[in-house]
Amino acid sequence: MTIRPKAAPARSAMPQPGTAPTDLAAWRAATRSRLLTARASLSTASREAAAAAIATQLDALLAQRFDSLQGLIISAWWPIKAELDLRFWLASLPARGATAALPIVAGPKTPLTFRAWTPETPMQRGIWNIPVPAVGAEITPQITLSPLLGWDSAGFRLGYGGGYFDRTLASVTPSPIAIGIGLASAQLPTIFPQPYDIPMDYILTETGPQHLHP
Ligand SMILES: Nc1nc2c(c(=O)[nH]1)N(C=O)[C@@H](CNc1ccc(C(=O)N[C@@H](CCC(=O)O)C(=O)O)cc1)CN2
Ligand SMILES: Nc1ncnc2c1ncn2[C@@H]1O[C@H](COP(=O)(O)OP(=O)(O)OP(=O)(O)O)[C@@H](O)[C@H]1O
Repeated sequence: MTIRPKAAPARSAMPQPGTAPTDLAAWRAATRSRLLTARASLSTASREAAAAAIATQLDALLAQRFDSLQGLIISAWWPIKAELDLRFWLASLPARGATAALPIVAGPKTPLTFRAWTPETPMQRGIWNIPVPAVGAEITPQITLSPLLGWDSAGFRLGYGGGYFDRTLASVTPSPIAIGIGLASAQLPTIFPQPYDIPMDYILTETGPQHLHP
C-alpha cells in the first residue's frame, strides 16, 4: 500500500522543536488543515487497506489484553472527512459478545455520550451532520477508539478542535482504555500538549502500534 509522504508544513506553521508556537490555536488550525488535505488526497483503496491493517491490529491488541470480548463496550466513530472506516470491524463485535457504540455530541463543551450501534440501528443526523444512533440508552464504553487527525510519539492526539474526546476521557469513570487510530503519515514531532490534552494508551496506524503506554 502506498501512503504518500505528507506535504512539508509551511514555515510559519513549523515551530522549532521544543518551542511552543506563540499562537498555539493558529498553529493547530493550520496543522489540522494540512492534515485534512493530505488525508483527503489518499485513494479510497489505500484508506481501506489502512483500515483493514488496523482492524487486524485491534484484534491482536484486544486478544493480548482480554481473554474474551464478552460484555465489553467499545466506542468508535461514523466516518466523515475521509476518516478511516472501521464500521466493518464494529459490525463484527456482537458475534463476539461485545457491543459497538457511537458518540453523540450532547451539547457544546460537554463530554460525548454513547449509544449502542449495529448495522440495523436507525440513525439520525447529529452535530456536523454526523449520523448518530436515533434510539437507545446511554452506555459507557470501557474502550474508546478515536480518530486521529494528527498524533505524536507521546501519544497525544489532534482532533477537529472541539475538545470532545479530551472532555470525555476526563469525565468517564473508570477511565476507558483510549486507543487513537490514524495514518502513520499524520505523525507530528509534537502537538504541543496542553494541560487538558489526555494522551492515548495506544496509537494504531497502518504500519503498526506506534505508541504503547505501559
Ligand atoms: N466521525 C467522527 N465523529 C465524531 C468525532 C470525530 O472526530 N469523528 N468527534 C470527536 O471528538 C466528535 C465530534 N467532534 C467535533 C469536533 C469539533 C466540532 C466543531 O464544531 N469544531 C469547530 C471548531 C472548534 C474550535 O476550533 O474551537 C468548527 O469546526 O467550527 C464538532 C464536532 C463526535 N463524533
Ligand atoms: N477536559 C476539558 N475541560 C474543559 N475544556 C476542555 C477540556 N479538554 C479540552 N477542552 C477545550 O477544548 C478545546 C479544544 O481542544 P483540542 O484542541 O485538544 O481539541 P481536539 O482534541 O483536537 O478535538 P476533538 O477531541 O473534538 O477531536 C481547547 O481549547 C480546550 O479549551
